[in-house]
Amino acid sequence: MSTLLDVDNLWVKFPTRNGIFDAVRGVSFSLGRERLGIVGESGSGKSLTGRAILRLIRNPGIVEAGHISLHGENLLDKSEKDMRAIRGEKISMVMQDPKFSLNPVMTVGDQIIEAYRLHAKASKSEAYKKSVEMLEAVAIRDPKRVMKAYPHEMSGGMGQRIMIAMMLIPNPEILIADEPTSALDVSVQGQVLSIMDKLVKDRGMGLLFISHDLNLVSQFCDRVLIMYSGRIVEVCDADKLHEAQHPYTKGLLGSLPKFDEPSDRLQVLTRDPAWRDAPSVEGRA
Ligand SMILES: Nc1ncnc2c1ncn2[C@@H]1O[C@H](COP(=O)(O)OP(=O)(O)OP(=O)(O)O)[C@@H](O)[C@H]1O
Repeated sequence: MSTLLDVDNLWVKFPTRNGIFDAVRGVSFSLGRERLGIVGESGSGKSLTGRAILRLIRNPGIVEAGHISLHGENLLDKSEKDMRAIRGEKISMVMQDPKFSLNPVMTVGDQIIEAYRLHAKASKSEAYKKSVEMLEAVAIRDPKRVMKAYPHEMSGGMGQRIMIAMMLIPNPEILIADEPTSALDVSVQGQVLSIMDKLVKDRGMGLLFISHDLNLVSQFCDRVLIMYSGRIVEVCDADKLHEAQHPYTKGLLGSLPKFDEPSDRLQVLTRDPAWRDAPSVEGRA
């Protein structure tokens, strides 16, 4: 596997009144031209891992790592100016909630055109044409009407697809997608997943797919990192997720509702304090 991104011993820490809170603890993995899922329950450190790669952790958060290397160049050594060029051009991120990512006082069209012209030399009319094509590519119906609309006029699913269209404009080598389909209905979810899938297969993009949906990740991704309490506790091939070894992964799988075996009791996910620091199953990803 040719490595695009290599993360070595990543820590994200926040000072609190009770001392330092380690939200991400020694995470290491490599990403190639593949679909790599990160799963884990809420608060396990998935989003912070994605944001830390792009150096988007705000003060007072502290990021420490051996390295976060893109093609062998350590992003931790880059200036903020270099990072601005890397964000978008090389690595894009689709955030969990599109409402916070779109500018509420600009039309959708103006935002996409601006994003397009930032990355490609194009006249306004060329950029308009390309932007309409981008919206069509993410299955937006009536894209010309949507170009004139403001973000608050969009449904969550439309906003999410617009964000995905904007993130793909510069043709990034890596896309970090944080719960990119959680606001979408099943048919639109399928369309968005197939767009990302095509980018990995046709253009060789690396996809870091953050999700809490184990079933989705096991079907869509190539490999999966399972995070618990800020650490990777297990790494496995996505199609082997259902044979996972770690008790936490087994617990997560066991707490999925089983519609073919209805039960009047929900499974409770029990946790063992020893998991916090035990070595991960399969070691490094
Ligand atoms: N700015 C912050 N200050 C303090 N703690 C934070 C901050 N941002 C995140 N955290 C904490 O770090 C932990 C990991 O957060 P993160 O957002 O990465 O979780 P997650 O696995 O993505 O969860 P979710 O699936 O709910 O998005 C959580 O306990 C969260 O409360």
